[in-house]
Amino acid sequence: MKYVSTRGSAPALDFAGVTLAGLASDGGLYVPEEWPQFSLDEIAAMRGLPYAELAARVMQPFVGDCLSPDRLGELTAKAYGRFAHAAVTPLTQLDERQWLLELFHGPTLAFKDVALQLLGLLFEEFLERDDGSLTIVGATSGDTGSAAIDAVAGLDRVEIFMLHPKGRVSDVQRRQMTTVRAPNVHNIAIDGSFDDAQAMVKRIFTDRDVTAKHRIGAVNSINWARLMAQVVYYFAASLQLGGPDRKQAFSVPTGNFGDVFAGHVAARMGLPVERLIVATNVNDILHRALSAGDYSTGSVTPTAAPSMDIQVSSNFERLLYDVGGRDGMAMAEQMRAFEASRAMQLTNAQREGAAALFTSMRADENDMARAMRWASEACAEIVDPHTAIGLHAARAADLPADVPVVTLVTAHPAKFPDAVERATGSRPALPGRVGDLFAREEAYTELPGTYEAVRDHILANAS
Ligand SMILES: Cc1ncc(COP(=O)(O)O)c(C=O)c1O
Ligand SMILES: N[C@@H](CCOP(=O)(O)O)C(=O)O
Repeated sequence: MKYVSTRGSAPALDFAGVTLAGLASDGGLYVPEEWPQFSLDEIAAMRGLPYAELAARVMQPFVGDCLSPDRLGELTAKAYGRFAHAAVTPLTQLDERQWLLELFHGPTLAFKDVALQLLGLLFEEFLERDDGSLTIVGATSGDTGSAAIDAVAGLDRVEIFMLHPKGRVSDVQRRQMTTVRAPNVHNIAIDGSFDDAQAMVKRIFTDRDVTAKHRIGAVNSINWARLMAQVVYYFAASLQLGGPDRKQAFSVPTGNFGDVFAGHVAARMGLPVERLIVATNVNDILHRALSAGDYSTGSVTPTAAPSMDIQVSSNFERLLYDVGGRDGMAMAEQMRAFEASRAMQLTNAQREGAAALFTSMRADENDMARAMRWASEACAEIVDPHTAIGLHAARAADLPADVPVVTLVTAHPAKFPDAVERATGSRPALPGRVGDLFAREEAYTELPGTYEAVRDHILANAS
């Protein structure tokens, strides 16, 4: 399996290469040269597999000969052995139509663990092979940070610098990052938004002063391996709900477009999917892009769903490339113009290609609170604010009546106790597995929101 950049000029790489590279050297994102296909019979034969085995089966075509099937199976067994639920990503039924896909049973209580627990192991595997080391620079609006830190803390060959927007993540999210004590973990709070942090991360990959001294790696969903691991739970959910003989729709609380793009990949591989619903909060650039072709940024509004407070949505480039004709040079030109003007119109091919599978919906803070209350009062389920946005969209979407709708539960409600309590009156307790989070000491560096400050800090502290 070869991977190519959405911007057409970076070298094609194999799976190990893209896992360690993160961002392509031309600023684009790596995607498989072609989508591997499963027949309906092959998908049906996956029914009943334990999650770790299903994961190895779904991911093997992407890994190619970089890992043998046995080795991949060992890694998935180790990664998913750390989850607190035997099914890893269990389904819960809300009513005759609505389902929740719980993705928060990993060590840091968010869907990010599903991919990052595996990514940490892949880094170790590939770095040992070439006796290398990796300096990871990541940006988080709350959840990627703790999941990535948990996955790599203490690894000898990896060092991580994680940027979060100061004051814009929940206390639980911040503490899950800043209370981890390991010599290879560096937390940085910057003045600014997640978008500012993400732009700095992307710039580091092309800064020769940095790349001449350090091999820079990514844990954000710009890294293909993140998305690949997220494809698996679409198969897992579908197989439990009658797939591949019956279609499902998925409602996905969306920010950086990674999770929902994984659903697109599942569909490209042959999984029958009725619809992917892109659910945004008031930071609704994706809703405007999908409903009106208008991908123009505004300022970021802080909300009760902080992990989705994003404007520039990295993985949208992967979709535009894939449905817009896979023309790397045209994509590079479109992205250059977007980076200069902070706005772009989708082409007709991109709009029509996206409309074939995607629907979008925007939820404001009232919609979100109403959905949380409905889940609590009508279904006795407490959901977090991000999931509530997905649930609002799932219930409002116009779909055939016999299609089950699966909302992705992207975080445990105890990560956002204040917002949940405001909406439902119940304050969710942290599960025992996160331990004494509020008794532990925090450590992080505060920096101004300038690229130079962050780059100089990394250069001064990276070993
Ligand atoms: C809890 C939660 N929900 C939803 C999202 C949005 O997911 P994505 O960025 O993959 O669109 C995030 C952040 O990524 C998140 O942390
Ligand atoms: N919502 C994310 C933002 C980063 O997204 P990623 O999926 O690209 O890592 C977060 O919680 O950090």
